[in-house]
Amino acid sequence: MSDGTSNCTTPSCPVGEANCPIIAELITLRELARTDGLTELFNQRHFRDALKQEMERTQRSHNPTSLMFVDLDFFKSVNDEHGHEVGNLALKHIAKLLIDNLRRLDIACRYGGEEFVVILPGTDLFTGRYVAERIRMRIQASPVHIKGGTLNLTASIGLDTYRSDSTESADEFIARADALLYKAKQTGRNKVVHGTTNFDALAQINQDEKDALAAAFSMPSKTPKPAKKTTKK
Ligand SMILES: Nc1nc2c(ncn2[C@@H]2O[C@H](COP(=O)(O)OP(=O)(O)OP(=O)(O)O)[C@@H](O)[C@H]2O)c(=O)[nH]1
Repeated sequence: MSDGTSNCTTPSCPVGEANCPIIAELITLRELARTDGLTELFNQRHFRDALKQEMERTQRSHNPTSLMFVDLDFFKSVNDEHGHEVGNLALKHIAKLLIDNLRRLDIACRYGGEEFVVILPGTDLFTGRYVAERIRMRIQASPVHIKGGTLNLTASIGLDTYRSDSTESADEFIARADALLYKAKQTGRNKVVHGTTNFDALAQINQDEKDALAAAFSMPSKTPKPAKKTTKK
Protein backbone atom coordinates (compact mmCIF):
# COMPACT_ATOMS: atom_id res chain seq x y z
CA MET A 1 0.00 0.00 0.00
CA SER A 2 1.32 3.41 -0.85
CA ASP A 3 2.34 5.58 2.05
CA GLY A 4 1.14 8.53 0.01
CA THR A 5 4.09 10.61 1.08
CA SER A 6 5.65 11.16 -2.30
CA ASN A 7 4.92 14.87 -2.16
CA CYS A 8 5.72 15.28 1.57
CA THR A 9 9.13 16.27 2.76
CA THR A 10 10.47 14.63 5.92
CA PRO A 11 11.07 17.36 8.49
CA SER A 12 14.62 17.55 9.77
CA CYS A 13 15.97 18.76 13.08
CA PRO A 14 17.04 22.44 12.84
CA VAL A 15 20.08 21.78 15.05
CA GLY A 16 20.97 18.51 13.32
CA GLU A 17 20.24 16.19 16.26
CA ALA A 18 20.19 12.58 14.99
CA ASN A 19 17.26 11.31 17.13
CA CYS A 20 15.38 14.56 17.58
CA PRO A 21 12.27 13.93 19.78
CA ILE A 22 10.42 16.95 18.37
CA ILE A 23 10.81 15.74 14.81
CA ALA A 24 9.72 12.23 15.86
CA GLU A 25 6.62 13.75 17.45
CA LEU A 26 5.96 15.86 14.34
CA ILE A 27 6.09 12.77 12.16
CA THR A 28 3.71 10.93 14.51
CA LEU A 29 1.30 13.87 14.49
CA ARG A 30 1.38 14.02 10.72
CA GLU A 31 0.58 10.30 10.56
CA LEU A 32 -2.32 10.74 12.98
CA ALA A 33 -3.70 13.65 10.96
CA ARG A 34 -4.13 11.47 7.91
CA THR A 35 -5.09 8.16 9.50
CA ASP A 36 -8.45 6.80 10.54
CA GLY A 37 -8.19 5.85 14.21
CA LEU A 38 -10.30 2.68 14.03
CA THR A 39 -9.13 1.00 10.82
CA GLU A 40 -5.69 2.64 10.49
CA LEU A 41 -6.43 3.26 6.82
CA PHE A 42 -5.97 6.76 5.45
CA ASN A 43 -8.78 9.14 6.35
CA GLN A 44 -10.96 11.21 4.06
CA ARG A 45 -8.71 14.24 4.32
CA HIS A 46 -5.70 12.33 3.07
CA PHE A 47 -7.86 10.68 0.41
CA ARG A 48 -8.73 14.05 -1.14
CA ASP A 49 -5.09 15.16 -1.23
CA ALA A 50 -3.94 11.84 -2.68
CA LEU A 51 -6.68 11.81 -5.30
CA LYS A 52 -5.74 15.28 -6.54
CA GLN A 53 -2.12 14.17 -6.72
CA GLU A 54 -3.00 11.05 -8.73
CA MET A 55 -5.24 13.05 -11.09
CA GLU A 56 -2.33 15.40 -11.74
CA ARG A 57 -0.14 12.38 -12.39
CA THR A 58 -2.71 11.12 -14.91
CA GLN A 59 -2.55 14.46 -16.72
CA ARG A 60 1.24 14.26 -16.90
CA SER A 61 1.70 10.57 -17.67
CA HIS A 62 -1.58 9.79 -19.51
CA ASN A 63 -1.95 6.78 -17.22
CA PRO A 64 -5.55 6.57 -15.98
CA THR A 65 -6.54 6.59 -12.31
CA SER A 66 -9.47 4.49 -11.13
CA LEU A 67 -11.54 5.17 -8.06
CA MET A 68 -13.57 2.60 -6.18
CA PHE A 69 -16.20 3.28 -3.53
CA VAL A 70 -16.87 0.25 -1.32
CA ASP A 71 -19.85 0.39 1.02
CA LEU A 72 -20.92 -2.45 3.30
CA ASP A 73 -24.48 -3.63 2.82
CA PHE A 74 -27.05 -3.37 5.61
CA PHE A 75 -24.35 -2.48 8.10
CA LYS A 76 -26.87 -0.89 10.44
CA SER A 77 -28.28 -4.36 11.13
CA VAL A 78 -24.80 -5.58 12.16
CA ASN A 79 -24.71 -2.93 14.87
CA ASP A 80 -28.35 -3.47 15.78
CA GLU A 81 -28.05 -7.26 16.07
CA HIS A 82 -24.51 -7.67 17.43
CA GLY A 83 -23.58 -4.34 18.97
CA HIS A 84 -21.25 -1.49 18.09
CA GLU A 85 -18.08 -3.36 19.11
CA VAL A 86 -18.78 -6.17 16.65
CA GLY A 87 -19.52 -3.47 14.06
CA ASN A 88 -16.08 -2.01 14.74
CA LEU A 89 -14.51 -5.45 14.43
CA ALA A 90 -16.19 -5.86 11.04
CA LEU A 91 -14.85 -2.50 9.86
CA LYS A 92 -11.32 -3.48 10.89
CA HIS A 93 -11.76 -6.83 9.14
CA ILE A 94 -12.70 -5.06 5.89
CA ALA A 95 -9.77 -2.65 6.20
CA LYS A 96 -7.36 -5.57 6.52
CA LEU A 97 -9.02 -7.38 3.63
CA LEU A 98 -8.56 -4.31 1.43
CA ILE A 99 -4.88 -4.01 2.35
CA ASP A 100 -4.30 -7.73 1.77
CA ASN A 101 -5.94 -7.64 -1.66
CA LEU A 102 -4.54 -4.46 -3.15
CA ARG A 103 -1.18 -3.50 -4.60
CA ARG A 104 1.27 -1.55 -2.47
CA LEU A 105 0.74 1.56 -4.55
CA ASP A 106 -3.05 1.53 -4.18
CA ILE A 107 -4.43 3.98 -1.65
CA ALA A 108 -7.15 2.57 0.60
CA CYS A 109 -9.04 5.01 2.81
CA ARG A 110 -11.99 5.04 5.16
CA TYR A 111 -14.32 7.58 3.64
CA GLY A 112 -16.62 7.59 6.66
CA GLY A 113 -18.92 5.21 8.54
CA GLU A 114 -19.03 1.90 6.70
CA GLU A 115 -17.83 3.42 3.44
CA PHE A 116 -14.33 2.90 2.06
CA VAL A 117 -12.66 4.38 -0.98
CA VAL A 118 -9.67 3.11 -2.92
CA ILE A 119 -7.55 5.03 -5.42
CA LEU A 120 -6.03 2.73 -8.04
CA PRO A 121 -3.17 4.60 -9.71
CA GLY A 122 -2.29 3.66 -13.28
CA THR A 123 -5.41 1.53 -13.59
CA ASP A 124 -7.90 1.67 -16.45
CA LEU A 125 -11.55 0.75 -16.15
CA PHE A 126 -11.04 -2.73 -17.57
CA THR A 127 -8.47 -3.67 -14.94
CA GLY A 128 -10.36 -1.75 -12.26
CA ARG A 129 -13.36 -3.97 -12.89
CA TYR A 130 -11.29 -7.06 -12.09
CA VAL A 131 -9.97 -5.47 -8.93
CA ALA A 132 -13.43 -4.36 -7.80
CA GLU A 133 -14.99 -7.71 -8.54
CA ARG A 134 -12.21 -9.51 -6.70
CA ILE A 135 -12.68 -7.29 -3.65
CA ARG A 136 -16.44 -7.83 -3.73
CA MET A 137 -16.00 -11.61 -3.93
CA ARG A 138 -13.37 -11.67 -1.19
CA ILE A 139 -15.63 -9.72 1.15
CA GLN A 140 -18.47 -12.13 0.48
CA ALA A 141 -16.19 -15.14 1.00
CA SER A 142 -14.50 -13.88 4.19
CA PRO A 143 -16.84 -13.97 7.18
CA VAL A 144 -15.88 -12.08 10.31
CA HIS A 145 -15.17 -14.39 13.24
CA ILE A 146 -17.12 -13.22 16.22
CA LYS A 147 -17.89 -14.68 19.61
CA GLY A 148 -20.10 -17.70 19.05
CA GLY A 149 -20.00 -17.75 15.27
CA THR A 150 -19.35 -15.89 12.08
CA LEU A 151 -20.75 -12.79 10.46
CA ASN A 152 -21.26 -12.68 6.71
CA LEU A 153 -20.79 -9.35 4.98
CA THR A 154 -21.31 -8.11 1.46
CA ALA A 155 -20.43 -4.82 -0.15
CA SER A 156 -21.64 -2.69 -3.03
CA ILE A 157 -19.01 -1.05 -5.19
CA GLY A 158 -19.03 1.94 -7.52
CA LEU A 159 -16.06 2.25 -9.87
CA ASP A 160 -14.98 4.81 -12.40
CA THR A 161 -11.85 6.05 -14.14
CA TYR A 162 -10.21 9.41 -14.69
CA ARG A 163 -8.31 9.74 -17.94
CA SER A 164 -5.97 12.43 -19.21
CA ASP A 165 -8.68 13.71 -21.57
CA SER A 166 -11.04 14.29 -18.60
CA THR A 167 -11.56 17.89 -17.56
CA GLU A 168 -13.46 17.30 -14.34
CA SER A 169 -12.40 18.32 -10.82
CA ALA A 170 -11.62 15.88 -8.01
CA ASP A 171 -15.04 16.60 -6.49
CA GLU A 172 -16.74 15.80 -9.78
CA PHE A 173 -14.78 12.56 -10.13
CA ILE A 174 -15.69 11.60 -6.56
CA ALA A 175 -19.37 12.38 -7.26
CA ARG A 176 -19.28 10.25 -10.42
CA ALA A 177 -17.90 7.19 -8.62
CA ASP A 178 -20.18 7.74 -5.63
CA ALA A 179 -23.23 7.90 -7.93
CA LEU A 180 -22.25 4.47 -9.30
CA LEU A 181 -22.09 3.13 -5.75
CA TYR A 182 -25.59 4.53 -5.20
CA LYS A 183 -26.72 2.73 -8.34
CA ALA A 184 -25.21 -0.53 -7.02
CA LYS A 185 -27.23 -0.07 -3.82
CA GLN A 186 -30.40 0.77 -5.72
CA THR A 187 -30.11 -2.20 -8.06
CA GLY A 188 -29.67 -4.98 -5.53
CA ARG A 189 -26.39 -4.50 -3.54
CA ASN A 190 -23.47 -6.96 -3.41
CA LYS A 191 -22.42 -5.90 -6.90
CA VAL A 192 -20.01 -3.71 -8.82
CA VAL A 193 -21.41 -0.90 -10.96
CA HIS A 194 -18.84 0.80 -13.14
CA GLY A 195 -18.75 3.71 -15.53
CA THR A 196 -18.79 3.32 -19.26
CA THR A 197 -15.76 3.51 -21.47
CA ASN A 198 -14.74 2.96 -25.01
CA PHE A 199 -14.26 -0.76 -24.81
CA ASP A 200 -12.99 -0.83 -28.42
CA ALA A 201 -9.52 -0.66 -26.94
CA LEU A 202 -10.22 -3.93 -25.20
CA ALA A 203 -10.76 -5.63 -28.53
CA GLN A 204 -7.02 -5.15 -29.00
CA ILE A 205 -6.28 -7.21 -25.92
CA ASN A 206 -5.95 -10.81 -27.01
CA GLN A 207 -7.25 -13.77 -25.04
CA ASP A 208 -3.78 -14.66 -23.69
CA GLU A 209 -3.45 -11.18 -22.20
CA LYS A 210 -6.97 -11.40 -20.80
CA ASP A 211 -6.13 -14.80 -19.27
CA ALA A 212 -2.93 -13.42 -17.74
CA LEU A 213 -4.83 -10.48 -16.28
CA ALA A 214 -7.57 -12.75 -15.01
CA ALA A 215 -5.02 -15.10 -13.42
CA ALA A 216 -3.31 -12.16 -11.73
CA PHE A 217 -6.63 -11.21 -10.19
CA SER A 218 -7.80 -14.80 -9.64
CA MET A 219 -10.86 -14.24 -11.78
CA PRO A 220 -12.43 -16.45 -14.45
CA SER A 221 -11.73 -14.76 -17.79
CA LYS A 222 -14.09 -16.85 -19.84
CA THR A 223 -16.96 -19.23 -19.34
CA PRO A 224 -15.49 -22.31 -17.73
CA LYS A 225 -15.51 -25.37 -19.92
CA PRO A 226 -17.85 -28.12 -18.77
CA ALA A 227 -16.01 -30.70 -16.72
CA LYS A 228 -15.11 -33.82 -18.60
CA LYS A 229 -17.32 -36.73 -17.77
CA THR A 230 -15.51 -39.64 -16.25
CA THR A 231 -16.82 -43.09 -16.80
CA LYS A 232 -16.77 -45.38 -13.85
CA LYS A 233 -15.28 -48.74 -14.52
N1 LIG B 1 -19.75 -0.03 14.68
C1 LIG B 1 -19.68 1.08 13.96
N2 LIG B 1 -20.74 1.46 13.22
C2 LIG B 1 -20.65 2.57 12.48
C3 LIG B 1 -19.50 3.37 12.46
N3 LIG B 1 -19.72 4.41 11.62
C4 LIG B 1 -20.98 4.27 11.13
N4 LIG B 1 -21.55 3.15 11.65
C5 LIG B 1 -22.88 2.63 11.43
O1 LIG B 1 -23.08 2.24 10.10
C6 LIG B 1 -24.49 2.19 9.88
C7 LIG B 1 -24.78 2.69 8.50
O2 LIG B 1 -26.14 2.52 8.27
P1 LIG B 1 -26.83 2.98 6.94
O3 LIG B 1 -26.25 4.27 6.48
O4 LIG B 1 -28.29 2.90 7.17
O5 LIG B 1 -26.38 1.91 5.86
P2 LIG B 1 -26.61 0.35 5.79
O6 LIG B 1 -27.39 -0.20 6.93
O7 LIG B 1 -25.27 -0.25 5.54
O8 LIG B 1 -27.51 0.22 4.49
P3 LIG B 1 -27.05 0.26 2.97
O9 LIG B 1 -25.76 1.05 2.90
O10 LIG B 1 -28.18 0.95 2.28
O11 LIG B 1 -26.88 -1.16 2.53
C8 LIG B 1 -25.17 3.02 10.96
O12 LIG B 1 -25.83 2.15 11.85
C9 LIG B 1 -23.98 3.68 11.67
O13 LIG B 1 -24.20 3.83 13.05
C10 LIG B 1 -18.40 2.96 13.28
O14 LIG B 1 -17.33 3.58 13.34
N5 LIG B 1 -18.54 1.82 14.00
